[in-house]
Amino acid sequence: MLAIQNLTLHYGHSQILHDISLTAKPGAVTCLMGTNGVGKTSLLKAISGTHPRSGGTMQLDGADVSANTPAHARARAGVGYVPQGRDIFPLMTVRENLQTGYACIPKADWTIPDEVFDLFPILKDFLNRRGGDLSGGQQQQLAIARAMIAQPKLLLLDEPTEGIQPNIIKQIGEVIRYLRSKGDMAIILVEQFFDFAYELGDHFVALERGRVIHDAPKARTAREDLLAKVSV
Ligand SMILES: Nc1ncnc2c1ncn2[C@@H]1O[C@H](COP(=O)(O)OP(=O)(O)OP(=O)(O)O)[C@@H](O)[C@H]1O
Repeated sequence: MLAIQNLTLHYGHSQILHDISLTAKPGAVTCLMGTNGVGKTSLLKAISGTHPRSGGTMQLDGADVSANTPAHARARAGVGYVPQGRDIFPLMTVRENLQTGYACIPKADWTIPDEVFDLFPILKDFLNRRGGDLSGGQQQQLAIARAMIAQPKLLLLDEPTEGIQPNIIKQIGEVIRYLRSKGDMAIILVEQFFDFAYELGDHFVALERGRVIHDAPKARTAREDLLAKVSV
């Protein structure tokens, strides 16, 4: 489980996140929502360690994660990050892209779990194809599959439906449901596609100008109220 208290983040002198507190529980999808530029990606960067937080605390499974813990150490500690734009290596094959996930796990475990190909059969067919030759939707599937290699405790997904065709969005929704159903992974989903997020989410956190303006389970999150909070 992830617990964050009073997290702040700056780029240079500009403060982007103010006193963010939230938790994400295993077996649940926590949706992080808000309009463009409110700080959703910045929060995922702070959690993954790809940009340092300036203040506040963070615990993963009860253990403190210091602000100085680098991204690779957080990945080894169980944080999987699927960034916005996917960051697939275009000149590397699908197999090689998946194998980059090995950096986070002991050599004895260096294998692509069958589960990855059960969830994304297209990747098995395209193992020798270059990442850059895949469609956007296939790249998104590859990015999620790559994060799964290390079997993270916490999976961060930044706008997985952005620019993706509807049939692949549906598949990605099914994969997120499957990962939740396993019960041992906490999932934080940043998503601007409101209906996709509202249908999938168990808990909703909305940001406005870098502050939390809503933090409640689905049972206490009325659709229209949330929609109003996260729309321009
Ligand atoms: N590297 C950076 N240096 C300076 N400012 C940045 C940097 N990255 C983001 N920002 C600014 O920080 C603010 C929050 O950006 P962020 O990308 O976290 O928002 P977001 O909610 O994820 O938006 P979007 O939905 O457009 O991805 C924005 O004003 C953005 O311009």
